[in-house]
Amino acid sequence: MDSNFTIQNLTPKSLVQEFGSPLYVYDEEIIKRQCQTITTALKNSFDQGAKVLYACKANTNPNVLKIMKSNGVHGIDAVSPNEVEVALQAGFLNNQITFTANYMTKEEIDYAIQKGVILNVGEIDTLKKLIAHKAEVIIRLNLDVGIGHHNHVNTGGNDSKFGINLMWKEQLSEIQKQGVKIIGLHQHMGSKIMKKDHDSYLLGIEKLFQAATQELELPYLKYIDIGGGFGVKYQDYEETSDLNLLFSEIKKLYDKYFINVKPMLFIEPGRYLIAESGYLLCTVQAINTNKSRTFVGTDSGMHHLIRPALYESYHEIINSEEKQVESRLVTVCGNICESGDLLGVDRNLKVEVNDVLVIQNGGAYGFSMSSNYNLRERPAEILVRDSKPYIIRKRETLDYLLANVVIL
Ligand SMILES: Cc1ncc(COP(=O)(O)O)c(C=O)c1O
Ligand SMILES: N[C@@H](CCCC[NH3+])C(=O)O
Repeated sequence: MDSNFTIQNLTPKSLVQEFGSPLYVYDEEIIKRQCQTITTALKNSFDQGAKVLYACKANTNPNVLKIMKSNGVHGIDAVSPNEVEVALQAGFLNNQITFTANYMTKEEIDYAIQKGVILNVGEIDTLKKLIAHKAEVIIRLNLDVGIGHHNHVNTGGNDSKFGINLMWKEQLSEIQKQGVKIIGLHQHMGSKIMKKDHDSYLLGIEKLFQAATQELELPYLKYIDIGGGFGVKYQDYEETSDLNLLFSEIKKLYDKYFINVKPMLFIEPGRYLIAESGYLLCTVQAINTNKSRTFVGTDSGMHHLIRPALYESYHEIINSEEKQVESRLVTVCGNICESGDLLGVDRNLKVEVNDVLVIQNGGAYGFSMSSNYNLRERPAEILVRDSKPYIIRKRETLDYLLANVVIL
């Protein structure tokens, strides 16, 4: 559906005129809405017994983390030392940050211990390195249940590099005897859990609770972290989870298994909190027709939004303005020298050169997965707050791109 589209009353054309194209734009009201929906739903089932940690890999702009903090998000799930730094700078405390890096280096381990963040470790070899520190850790389990919109984001099961399988039970108990304190269990089954995935998701949760209460000896258990993955709608036919219902089902399982010890439950949503707030605006430069397809070529592409190329993900694309031309079947593409640089295949659009297109659901894994391929700059990022646009990251420049180059 093409229509005059606005972000808090601002038209994409006016934003592009002021800040240039392409452009990432985030609507603060939508971030707030998502924070409130998920924190309230969790509280409805768990009261004070559960916390939301934002998986900031979805979007690491520090302003985004600050908005989360002001809207009920308790902590951050960070996967690199730099993400930890950004979380600390945004005002989160060290004990509100989990550090879920995989295959950590010695430097990363030393860093996490020195900062006092909560280590989340997914390999036996890494745990062994922590014996010398007598560290307190959450351990990431892989209980053979994986979910996700694509194999690349399915993090459970034998084909996944993530997590410790329960066949290593004996080693886990040995490592505890040597001084590592397991203070929590973690599992993240994958990304973009929708209503249709609930049965497998709840099966995975039950396996985690069983591991905590029946399979492993965990005298220091304080946290049970069920990961992130909560989906949003990218296409009309998709059905998202009713979070109130889902969390109440999880609470029933929690009450069934945790009778004496009551660990704090963590969830780590990324996409849910930020995807829908973000739009990638781009401008049509040329329309090119060959024998089978019409390509609408824009000034953005896979370097700014890699999800369609990497996972064949669907992002709704609309024309920012109502057009008086015929609708046609087109493929929206970028300007990168790759044939896979397609943003939307076979879309019905009313479109002409110079139109500004709006690519939706760009807030999560958009900018944060972008690159400088073809030596192109990343776009600026704009936050719309109280109907006013603010630059929250400047567009890159050639000097910025070459800053670390050493010319011989
Ligand atoms: C350990 C962990 N937690 C949380 C997330 C956040 O996932 P999502 O953005 O799907 O909520 C991810 C990414 O998939 C992850 O790997
Ligand atoms: N990057 C993925 C989701 C998160 C994967 C991280 N475990 C996506 O864009 O869907």
